[in-house]
Amino acid sequence: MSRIGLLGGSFNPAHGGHRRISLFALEALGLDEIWWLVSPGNPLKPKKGMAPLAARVSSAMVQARRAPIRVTAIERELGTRYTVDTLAAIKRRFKRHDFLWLMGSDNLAQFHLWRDWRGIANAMPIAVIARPGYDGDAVASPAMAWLRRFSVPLSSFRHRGEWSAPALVTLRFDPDPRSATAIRRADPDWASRHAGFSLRDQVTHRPIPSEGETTAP
Ligand SMILES: Nc1ncnc2c1ncn2[C@@H]1O[C@H](COP(=O)(O)OP(=O)(O)OP(=O)(O)O)[C@@H](O)[C@H]1O
Ligand SMILES: O=C(O)c1ccc[n+]([C@@H]2O[C@H](COP(=O)([O-])O)[C@@H](O)[C@H]2O)c1
Repeated sequence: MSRIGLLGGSFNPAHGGHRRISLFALEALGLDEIWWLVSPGNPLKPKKGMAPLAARVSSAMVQARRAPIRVTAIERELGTRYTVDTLAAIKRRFKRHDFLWLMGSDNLAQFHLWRDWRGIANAMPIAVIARPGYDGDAVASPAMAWLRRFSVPLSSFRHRGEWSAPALVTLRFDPDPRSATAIRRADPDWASRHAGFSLRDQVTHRPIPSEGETTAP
């Protein structure tokens, strides 16, 4: 069984913060790989200001270089938009991997607005990464009122033989202030540098392995 952390996001664009939290989570949780699921469209975010999926995937590939991170546009392939549907489809397809959902604390603060968020928590463990400015809202969030009872300290989660869900692990480390919003403000034309990239030929910088194949980098 390989242990995979899934980081879903708009990646509009991907930035060093994504890479850093992914590598930190990989190490802290003892994962084999992180898969970035570049979303064709977050159901809660406006389309306006969202760069084309190909440009966002291309920016993610740059940030994922030489790291055990696979960049995917798998929701496009699966035809899913809601995370609960994506996770069910991924679990059906990769029966011999264990999955964990990773998100920043800004997403936990809004998690109760996601479709069937309890279904997501029932599908796989969740690890939340502290993010400057959002941790207070996350702790006080409606989702946390329910999820709190499933909290597991990192040390015991790491040493668990089998993963079960619901389980909530909070990852605290030197917080990373980077955000895509700040990058878009400073560099509104970032997507033009990725205009030549096409999703037709390749959607992962390293193909997702088929069942049974080792995922070790
Ligand atoms: N600096 C960070 N610290 C912790 N989590 C982060 C950080 N940056 C992004 N994330 C998490 O990575 C995932 C994907 O993030 P996303 O692509 O929306 O980037 P973002 O910087 O939050 O974008 P935006 O500013 O446009 O909202 C989310 O779960 C988000 O919480
Ligand atoms: O399923 C939902 O209802 C839902 C609502 C909001 C966000 N999401 C997912 O949350 C992930 C983070 O999105 P973002 O835009 O904050 O980077 C991404 O995978 C989205 O598809 C999912």
